[in-house]
Amino acid sequence: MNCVLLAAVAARAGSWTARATLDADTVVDGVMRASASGQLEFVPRSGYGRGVGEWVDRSGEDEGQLFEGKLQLFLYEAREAPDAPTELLLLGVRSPSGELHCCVFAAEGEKLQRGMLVGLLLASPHSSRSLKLRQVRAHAAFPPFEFDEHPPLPPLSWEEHRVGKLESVFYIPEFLTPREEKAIDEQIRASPPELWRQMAGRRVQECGSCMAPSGAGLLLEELPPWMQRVCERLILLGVFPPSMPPNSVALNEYAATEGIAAHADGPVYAPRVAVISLFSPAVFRFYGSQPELEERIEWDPETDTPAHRVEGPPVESLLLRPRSLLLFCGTAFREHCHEVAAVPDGSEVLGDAAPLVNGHLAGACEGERIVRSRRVSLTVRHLLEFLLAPEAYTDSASR
Ligand SMILES: O=C(O)CCC(=O)C(=O)O
Ligand SMILES: [Fe+2]
Repeated sequence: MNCVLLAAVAARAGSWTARATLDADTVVDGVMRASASGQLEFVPRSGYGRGVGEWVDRSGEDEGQLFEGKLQLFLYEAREAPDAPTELLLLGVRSPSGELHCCVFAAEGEKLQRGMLVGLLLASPHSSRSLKLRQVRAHAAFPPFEFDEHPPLPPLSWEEHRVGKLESVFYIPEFLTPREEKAIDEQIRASPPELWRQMAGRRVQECGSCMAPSGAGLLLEELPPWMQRVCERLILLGVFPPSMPPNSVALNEYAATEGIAAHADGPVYAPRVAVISLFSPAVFRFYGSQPELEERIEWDPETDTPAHRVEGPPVESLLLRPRSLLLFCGTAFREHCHEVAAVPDGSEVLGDAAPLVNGHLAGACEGERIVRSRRVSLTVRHLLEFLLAPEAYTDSASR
């Protein structure tokens, strides 16, 4: 009996070449995989990105083939990534020969029909390319790491955490517990020396990618296990959508007087960054909008940041307390430079250079002096696939 049931479930799993017409301008074409455990994955035939989601059988008692799915698509061409993925609902039937015919609806609002998806069953479930993760031998040196046991985490109420006038800037105090902060410190202190690089005004571990030996682009690397846990939590809390998962983490360590010069992180990442602060407070400042920043990808060897020159004074400032999370997306990421200024005496006055926009969430007022000590920040981003070498994929022949 069990075998029959299993066979029935497995029959609904499979791989299809799928073509979806979402509207007059948007046709997506690729391979869709449905697993027996209810996962959906979409891999575009050309271009970059992924779709991830879930499906459930809605056939009821009959041997019908009705199913419902949710699919989050983050698809793009080189350097043309959208700010956020598209969320879709699928309602489909499977013909006796295995073909899929789905109506596609917008996931939000009035559930308007967005288009159709037609899928042709593929014989091999492995006929789409996947990303390879290079293992890093030095990671074996890290001690085990676990987050504190939490009750199930409630979804973050983003609007309560939105700050300032720029698009999509959020500040979440006490994102980590003091015990978690201490456990992360133990991981940082156990880091193998070869992972550190001295840069202007800070010591850095750049994790998640490396140059391919062929020089034809980057390879993705495993993150240290503790950073991987942090990234999983960021997905769980909705800080990163699952189709745009964090795959690049910069761990910056600053002495009390050090900082990072004004820069924008650049078009090699999806326009979204989470900054987790540890051990010391610091003031983080945004500069005015410079729409042309998006195009520049040169590196400044003097500041060890992307080479951007700001125009005018900073426009907003935030106090980043230890254990807090700062998230900024969209134009705040693409068009506004940010900095943590170097301060010669290791202290700074809130609001001295630009209005403080998160005082109510950080429990602070303009005019207060804060004293810095050793500070670590985790800068978490999604590196875009257009930078990857052909060897970064399992099936490089198909690219
Ligand atoms: O340390 C910080 O808060 C900011 C770091 C940063 O801007 C970066 O790593 O790009
Ligand atoms: Fe940055």
